[in-house]
Amino acid sequence: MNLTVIGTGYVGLVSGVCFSDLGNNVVCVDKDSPKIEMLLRGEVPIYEPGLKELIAKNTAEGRLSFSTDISAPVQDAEIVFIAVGTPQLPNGEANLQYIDQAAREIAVALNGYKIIVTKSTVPVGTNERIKQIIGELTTHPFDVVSVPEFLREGSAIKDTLHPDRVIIGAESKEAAETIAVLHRPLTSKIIVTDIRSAEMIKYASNAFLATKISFINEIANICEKVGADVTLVAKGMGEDRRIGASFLNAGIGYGGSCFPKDTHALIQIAGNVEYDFKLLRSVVEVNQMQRFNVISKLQESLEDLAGKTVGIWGLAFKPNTDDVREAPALEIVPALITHGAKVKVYDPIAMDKFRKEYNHESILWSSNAVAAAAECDALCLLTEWDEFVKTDLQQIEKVMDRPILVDGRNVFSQEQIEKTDFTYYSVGRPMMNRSNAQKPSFLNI
Ligand SMILES: NC(=O)C1=CN([C@@H]2O[C@H](COP(=O)(O)OP(=O)(O)OC[C@H]3O[C@@H](n4cnc5c(N)ncnc54)[C@H](O)[C@@H]3O)[C@@H](O)[C@H]2O)C=CC1
Ligand SMILES: O=C(O)[C@H]1O[C@H](OP(=O)(O)OP(=O)(O)OC[C@H]2O[C@@H](n3ccc(=O)[nH]c3=O)[C@H](O)[C@@H]2O)[C@H](O)[C@@H](O)[C@@H]1O
Repeated sequence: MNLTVIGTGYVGLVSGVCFSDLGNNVVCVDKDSPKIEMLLRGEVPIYEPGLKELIAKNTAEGRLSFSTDISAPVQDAEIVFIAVGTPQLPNGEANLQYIDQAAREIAVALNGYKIIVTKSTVPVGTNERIKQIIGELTTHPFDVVSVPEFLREGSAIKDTLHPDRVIIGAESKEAAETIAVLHRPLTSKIIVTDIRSAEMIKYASNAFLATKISFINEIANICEKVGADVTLVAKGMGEDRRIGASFLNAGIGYGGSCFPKDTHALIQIAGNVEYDFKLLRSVVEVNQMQRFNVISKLQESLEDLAGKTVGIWGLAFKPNTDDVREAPALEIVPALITHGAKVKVYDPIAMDKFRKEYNHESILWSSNAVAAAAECDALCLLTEWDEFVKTDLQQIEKVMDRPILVDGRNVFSQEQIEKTDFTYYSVGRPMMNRSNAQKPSFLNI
């Protein structure tokens, strides 16, 4: 099939590339010309494992191209995907200006029947709004279909090629069938719903995952007070198939471009119909507080942070991405500086993106993990990159001024810590070191 994707962010680019790899002809369109120029040179504007190679392959085989012009690609396509951003407005609602603009531009370009698929995450009722905008500007026939996207950054290609399910929200049976045919090579689990339910499935899924994270973080906070180990609690809970093991990793809370904005948007969607989504408001509040547990732990161990040097491992909101949108580091680093600390930071990939968001004379940009720890009074791990997980902690201990380690993602094991003199703080686990080792009660038995 001939497909056009409007917007080459994570979703547009990865889905466009994956659909071309499945044998479709795809044009990825973006109004950001430097981005399109990069893609035309074979460079990739985001860090996503495997994406560069897949772009090179499909471009070379002639199925994938990039353009700043929307008209010709829309006219040549049978299906047009909208994958533009829906960022958060100051009141929490989704900003639909890019959606509206894309809809107007598609309408003007239409030259015959097309299926317009919305992949962007949009509030309930938005696909009807898209239909209305396009309908007012064209006499050509078209259908609007909602196909929300569930990929995760860092594993975006695998998630796209092997999704747990595909949701198709449609009014027209024929359009739903065409979109189902396009997705059948990916999965047999295709669920067709009405458009409003499809829009809600996306928000409800993200809100539920965020709820799991805040729930386990609160359990972790209680574990710290009662001397239990949250990783063992999560393991024990996760074995129950009704609960499931995923998204029960306690830490410094969720970040990224979607959970924070989509939880706020769903609270607003509910508010607009006079429903107070109390549970989700608490999920957001717990997540906000969780980040600052890192600061409390540093204050507990160092007392006054003024004049201290703190090393930071990890700036991206999670590993295997250079995305720093809503990353916990973007709040933790400025908070440390406000408390008078100097901060030495290192991330394998996300340093440049972080620097564009936040820079300060009290930040020292380190070139590797050991350099970021050197001469520090404490070290905080904020992102669980493999590079940090595999580090020799005994070597790190030697280069630091004081052996204090705050592990915001619970990555280090009892065995690793026992070999060191680190004063070790994790999230919801008993403190462990050579002199204060506590054996977990049921792990590895
Ligand atoms: N980032 C992610 O992992 C996921 C994002 N989503 C949703 O997908 C949507 C897109 O997210 P991202 O890919 O992160 O977006 P992004 O904000 O990184 O990129 C959007 C792109 O669309 C372009 N654009 C905007 N208006 C345009 C127009 N009229 N014509 C051509 N290009 C235009 C922008 O220049 C930008 O390059 C959002 O609604 C998001 O919530 C859904 C699942 C996963
Ligand atoms: O709508 C979206 O944009 C996407 O949002 C998330 O994907 P993503 O933000 O890429 O990353 P996740 O792996 O879900 O992690 C989100 C945040 O939660 C945190 N997290 C995740 C899992 C966990 O157990 N604990 C935890 O703190 C991560 O560190 C990260 O900061 C969803 O997982 C995707 O299904 C969805 O498509």
